[in-house]
Amino acid sequence: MELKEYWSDSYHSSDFKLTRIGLVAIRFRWLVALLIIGIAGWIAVDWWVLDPAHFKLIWKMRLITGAMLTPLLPLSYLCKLNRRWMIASLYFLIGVLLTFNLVGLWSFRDGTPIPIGYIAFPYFLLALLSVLPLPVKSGLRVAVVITLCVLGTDYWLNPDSLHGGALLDRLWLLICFSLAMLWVQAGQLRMLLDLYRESTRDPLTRLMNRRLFMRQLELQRSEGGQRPFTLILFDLDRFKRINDEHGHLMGDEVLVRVANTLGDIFGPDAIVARYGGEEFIVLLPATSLEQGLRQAETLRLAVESQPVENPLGEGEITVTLSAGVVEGSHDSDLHSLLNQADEALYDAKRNGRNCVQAAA
Ligand SMILES: Nc1nc2c(ncn2[C@@H]2O[C@H](COP(=O)(O)OP(=O)(O)OP(=O)(O)O)[C@@H](O)[C@H]2O)c(=O)[nH]1
Repeated sequence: MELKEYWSDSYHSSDFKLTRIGLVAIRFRWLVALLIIGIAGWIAVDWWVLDPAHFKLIWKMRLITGAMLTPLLPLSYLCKLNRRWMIASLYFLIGVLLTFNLVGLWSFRDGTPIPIGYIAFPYFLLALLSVLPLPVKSGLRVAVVITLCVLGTDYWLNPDSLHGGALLDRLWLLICFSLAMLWVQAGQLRMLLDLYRESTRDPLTRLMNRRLFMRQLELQRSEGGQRPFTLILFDLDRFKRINDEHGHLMGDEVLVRVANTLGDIFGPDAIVARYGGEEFIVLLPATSLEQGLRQAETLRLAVESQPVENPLGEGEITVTLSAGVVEGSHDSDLHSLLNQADEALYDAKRNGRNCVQAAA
């Protein structure tokens, strides 16, 4: 995982963004549910420890806070589809909780000793938010907002409480908890990204696997607009013979070399995947059938012209491929599109292999 991927989600793929927001939404929902139960349930403790004057205000405040957080539960199902909703919900949660804390502290301005829970609440909040796998940039924003709100509250309630050492002391503690939160969040982000990559990448070629490709294809169809797109499905010729005559190690080497050639030939917009054993597939957005056929031919020539060396040093072999090309649009049925590409590939094999065939 690269450093910039820890920093911001703008460096993540759109599919991983969706996966991460889905997980954040689930954890957020649990967090809200536990906070509602905890905040309302704490009324029993307050009844035991607080004097009646304070209790009279605080139990109502607890119920109001619980009621304000409740809409976040159904909203969290929408959040998993929309990053902005997720951010708005998170800041709403922080705002409601810090307001609850402020009212609690304000009620003790008469000099009554403040229960430790009210003083520790912002630190508790920072600790709770570490369950969300946020990139450092987002976590930092949350930490700065909480720190400023806490210092602002302290200053508003008692300006003298932030003089000299007291301010440093408070700030130091807030920074320590914020750093711990960022550390845990970044660790979770890393774990999630590693798991995501393991489950969506082919371990041999590091290309995306069929599962992720199908999601990308669906996305292209639904969000790619009116312009056509092209699919190139190709299969290495007589690959079984390569395995049988030169060994599986050589077969693997051929697959890796072809995957590298794919990276060289197709631009960053192309979506390239290992579709099956020795089958690969390329999705070319905003590309007509004619352009797709030309690119498939370029690939065929490139693969044919680059012999693959045996990793055991036993000479080199020439590899060829056959390809089926099909054009799709926003109203295509993906299943039949893939079938058409497969039939075109089959025709290319029947026509003698080492050629490109357009779908009928
Ligand atoms: N080395 C290696 N071989 C694989 C891998 N995945 C699939 N294969 C082999 O790929 C071969 C595919 O053979 P076939 O489907 O008969 O096709 P082919 O020999 O390429 O023949 P045509 O497609 O008709 O040109 C099988 O022998 C599989 O064992 C892999 O990851 N590594």
